[in-house]
Amino acid sequence: MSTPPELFRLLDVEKAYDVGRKGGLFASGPRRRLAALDGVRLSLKAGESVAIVGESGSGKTTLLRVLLGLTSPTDGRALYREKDITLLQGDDRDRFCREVAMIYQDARGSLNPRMSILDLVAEPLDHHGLCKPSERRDRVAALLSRVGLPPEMMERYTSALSGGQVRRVAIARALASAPAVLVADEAVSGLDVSTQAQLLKLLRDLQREMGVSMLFITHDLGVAAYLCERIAVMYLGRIVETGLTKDVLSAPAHPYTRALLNAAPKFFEPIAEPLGGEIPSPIDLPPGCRFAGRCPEARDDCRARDPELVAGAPNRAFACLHPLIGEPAFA
Ligand SMILES: Nc1ncnc2c1ncn2[C@@H]1O[C@H](COP(=O)(O)OP(=O)(O)OP(=O)(O)O)[C@@H](O)[C@H]1O
Repeated sequence: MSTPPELFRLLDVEKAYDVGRKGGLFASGPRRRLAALDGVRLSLKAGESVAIVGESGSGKTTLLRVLLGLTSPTDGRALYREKDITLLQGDDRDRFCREVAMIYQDARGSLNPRMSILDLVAEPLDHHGLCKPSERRDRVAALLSRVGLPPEMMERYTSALSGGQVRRVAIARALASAPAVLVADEAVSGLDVSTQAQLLKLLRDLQREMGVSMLFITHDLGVAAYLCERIAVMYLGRIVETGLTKDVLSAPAHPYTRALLNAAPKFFEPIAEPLGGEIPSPIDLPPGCRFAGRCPEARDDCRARDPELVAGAPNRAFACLHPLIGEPAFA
């Protein structure tokens, strides 16, 4: 069996911003940098589903913007099918736009309220020349049916739809170009629990039936566990733990992953005190592990040595000097 092709690949991606000098515009002293992403390595193969989880400020949105080519890394490379995303041109650019579909957190805000559902869902078909005008309605009806909406809905506008229905329209639109990857940003947040469950089931069915890859950005570990076979846990611009979701969530190696699990008591039994404090500013980070200031396991060496993400168990990697499982990753 041949290995599935690599779709996205991030090679030590850094995205840093110049945030001026301490004390404001007229202050002297060195300029300060904020590393929103710092040495991120990640891959997504065809048919795979990967969850990116982490608190607010951990760098998830920046990662998404890099993946979509909306911003370029300040160091490292972000590749789609082995080509630099921000340098894609011509046919490669068209292919990227056709193959990578986005489902936004604010589905209602991302869809033009003046366009009918028919036109919203047909727009990618029209844009990429994927159907004849005579087939348009049938194609949209089939896409709506695939996401559980009746064909009559195509005459309506998003203002007449419930939150769950609008998300389904957004999914139908994302599927229109038969994408290779669905990138979803908090795609089910802000909905009631039963609507969330229905949408999660829909996404999982689509993934299984169509073999589409998924990159799911979420702060909800339950969503990650349900939808994604692999998980990458981010903290302050770095991936601090990654592996198969079932392994990582059943036996976290990094104290930060464990703290996130504790913050999700409805899905998992709490196993330690929840995480205190706020995620610190990523400007001019102190030496050592960036989680040490909040880590209940931190020892002296954690404040001195900055652990890299290294393989520490089969199919696992974590950036921790004193991991909670297995042998210490660092000699
Ligand atoms: N254009 C920018 N200029 C300066 N700093 C930025 C910029 N964009 C993001 N940041 C900073 O980078 C860090 C990561 O932000 P990012 O939005 O990627 O995090 P996040 O995990 O997506 O958070 P949230 O869930 O709140 O959206 C934050 O400290 C943020 O303030």
